[in-house]
Amino acid sequence: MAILEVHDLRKEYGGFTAVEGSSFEIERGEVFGVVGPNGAGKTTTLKMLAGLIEPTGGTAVVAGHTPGEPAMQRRLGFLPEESPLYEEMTAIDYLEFFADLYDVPADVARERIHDSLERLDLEHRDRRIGNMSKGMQRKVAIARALVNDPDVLIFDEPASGLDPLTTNYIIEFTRELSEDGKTIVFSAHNLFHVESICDRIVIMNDGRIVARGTLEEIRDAHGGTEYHVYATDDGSAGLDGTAGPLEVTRENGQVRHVVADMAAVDAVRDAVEAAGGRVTDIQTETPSLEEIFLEVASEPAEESEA
Ligand SMILES: Nc1ncnc2c1ncn2[C@@H]1O[C@H](COP(=O)(O)OP(=O)(O)OP(=O)(O)O)[C@@H](O)[C@H]1O
Repeated sequence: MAILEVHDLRKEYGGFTAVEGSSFEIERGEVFGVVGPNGAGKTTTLKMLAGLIEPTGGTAVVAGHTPGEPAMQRRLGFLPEESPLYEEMTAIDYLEFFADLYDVPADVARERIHDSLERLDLEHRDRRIGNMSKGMQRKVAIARALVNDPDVLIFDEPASGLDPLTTNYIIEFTRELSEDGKTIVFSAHNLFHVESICDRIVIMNDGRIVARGTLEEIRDAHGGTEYHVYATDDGSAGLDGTAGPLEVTRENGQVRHVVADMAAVDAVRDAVEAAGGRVTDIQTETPSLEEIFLEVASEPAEESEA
């Protein structure tokens, strides 16, 4: 069942359209990635879902409520891209203060905060936040998004600008939160992270969704898997048009036939053998999300058939 539904969501700033009619649904327990180049409209979308900015048009329903309603805020944890923290407070005091704002009983809050900080491996919890490193501050901000034990988490660039070790902790922790049953919507520039933890993705460009689906579906819609058939001879002359190789090149005395599916692999093999040669190797090449992203982000912003 969808826990988050967005229909034709739009945001205009003056005459400028930052988000142009987004529609998608997110199932309970999913990790949903929002990716796109700078200025694509990711933060604007996430802020509308979190109820921090008012849409110009369209609707969003999060956990059965309109963003911004108090009943929805209790079920939501939002991690902004940049989270101003109270620098004079210690992490513990700060998190207990926020838990109190959500009316979390003190003993429950203490346990919850301790659990989050343990899992995030935050050291020096009694240090003033202002004296903490950037990575430690980010962990405190993540723990803050969890003080009310929300069902839905919206994380805007949770690990941007952090060292690889801290980044890894945060990404692994996000994965664990999903295993705990939380629904997570997050934006990230690091597509490896997106690829490693997201169930489904939307790619935005210029305010529009230009691709969507599981990574598999997005791959299929944007080139998909290629098969590289290496052979002693060129089989392309013996192929009919239907299974024709996309590309034939010579490499180190071998002929490489690049084809799109297994039927074409078989056709190339038959053609090579008919020409008196043999297939020496077959390799599968799958485009990374990064390669797909570069392709769709450089095209005019129109959604393809995914
Ligand atoms: N308050 C605002 N007033 C006017 N324009 C804005 C405002 N906030 C965002 N924009 C514009 O809307 C567009 C989308 O911005 P947004 O921050 O949503 O992009 P983004 O995809 O999150 O980018 P980034 O990856 O750089 O964070 C940008 O062109 C931005 O300049």
